Amino acid sequence: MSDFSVHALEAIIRDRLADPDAKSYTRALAAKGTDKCAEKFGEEAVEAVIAAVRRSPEELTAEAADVVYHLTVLLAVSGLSWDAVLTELHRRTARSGLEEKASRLS
Ligand SMILES: N=c1c2ncn([C@@H]3O[C@H](COP(=O)(O)OP(=O)(O)OP(=O)(O)O)[C@@H](O)[C@H]3O)c2ncn1[C@@H]1O[C@H](COP(=O)(O)O)[C@@H](O)[C@H]1O
Repeated sequence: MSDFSVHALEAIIRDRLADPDAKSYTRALAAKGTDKCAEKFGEEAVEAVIAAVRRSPEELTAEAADVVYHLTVLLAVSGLSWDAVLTELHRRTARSGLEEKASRLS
């Protein structure tokens, strides 16, 4: 299992967004605004759909990584974080009575 996490990616993205001297795709994308970040996320999601329909595990892995990157940027420029998303997923798991099972399986 990889040691990398969405929290580590989010920390790098936030660091890039806060550094006015950073030569960074993330910074350039964020400067174009929330609508552009949302558009990029949508494009990458469609590319992931195409990869899945093609039954291409390599392409789907790459496109899924693009989706997660662009969602992380979109959350950041919208003043949200993965913590909020994971808290919501946790809440739903607890509501379905599967919290104990989830912690046993993870
Ligand atoms: N994980 C990613 C990542 N995934 C995808 N992308 C970029 O997302 C873009 C999407 O591809 P497109 O062909 O659609 O983009 P494009 O036509 O070049 O761009 P647009 O003009 O349409 O925005 C590519 O330029 C990719 O490099 C990423 N750019 C950065 N990261 C990570 O983000 C962090 C900060 O990176 P920098 O901002 O580059 O310093 C680092 O950890 C990077 O590894």
